[in-house]
Amino acid sequence: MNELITFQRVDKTYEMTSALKNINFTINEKEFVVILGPSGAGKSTLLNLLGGLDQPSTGDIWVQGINIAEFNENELADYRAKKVGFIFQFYNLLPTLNALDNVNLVHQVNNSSLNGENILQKVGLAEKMRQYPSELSGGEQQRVSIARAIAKNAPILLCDEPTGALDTQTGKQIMKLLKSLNRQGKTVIVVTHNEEFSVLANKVIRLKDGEIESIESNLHPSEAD
Ligand SMILES: Nc1ncnc2c1ncn2[C@@H]1O[C@H](COP(=O)(O)OP(=O)(O)OP(=O)(O)O)[C@@H](O)[C@H]1O
Repeated sequence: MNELITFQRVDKTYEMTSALKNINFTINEKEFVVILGPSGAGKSTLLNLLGGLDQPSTGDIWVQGINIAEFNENELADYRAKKVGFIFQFYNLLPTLNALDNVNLVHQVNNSSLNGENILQKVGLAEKMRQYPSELSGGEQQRVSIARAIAKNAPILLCDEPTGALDTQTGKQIMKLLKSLNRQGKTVIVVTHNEEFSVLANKVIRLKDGEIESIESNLHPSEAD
């Protein structure tokens, strides 16, 4: 297995708050990783560091052998554009653009991006490409945001509570879609409160009070069904 991401002695402090303390872990290529922990444990902070949205106070973050903790703003912007697709709890779609145009937005940041129509077909939205976010259900909006992340053609998908705003059944369908993307070769990292999703993961990282409580590997993750 090839190492894709390694955190080494990472700390993140916001003024008075120590959000992450001495974080060390490795994620291999093509793993499906679930990061669990209670509110305030540091999950979003960790995902923001991984996504190049923020920098650690100290420590190193190696991605494909390069230490992104040493990147300047331009290098971080390039990293965000090429290496990571983002999927958020509330979809982050532009309300004035239809589904297809929301997906095609990624052409502006990444010139190796993929054809939006094909991808919307793959996520089951062939019939709804011209509809606006307000005309789509929550699950459909999340599919558009996943299509946008896939269109970026980045190797890593970072998902922050991707099912948090969805009912249980729709949430399961979204996890199923993320699992199938993982089988097709994406490294998928999901932050969630939902213990149930841990069985889907190759690796489960538990955070508590800004520290790693445990890291478990699962040789036989279940499929989402
Ligand atoms: N920009 C910020 N400025 C100051 N403190 C922050 C900032 N972002 C996060 N924190 C603090 O860092 C700690 C970890 O927050 P974080 O959002 O990473 O937790 P979380 O596990 O994602 O929680 P939740 O599940 O509620 O989203 C919290 O104490 C939070 O208040």
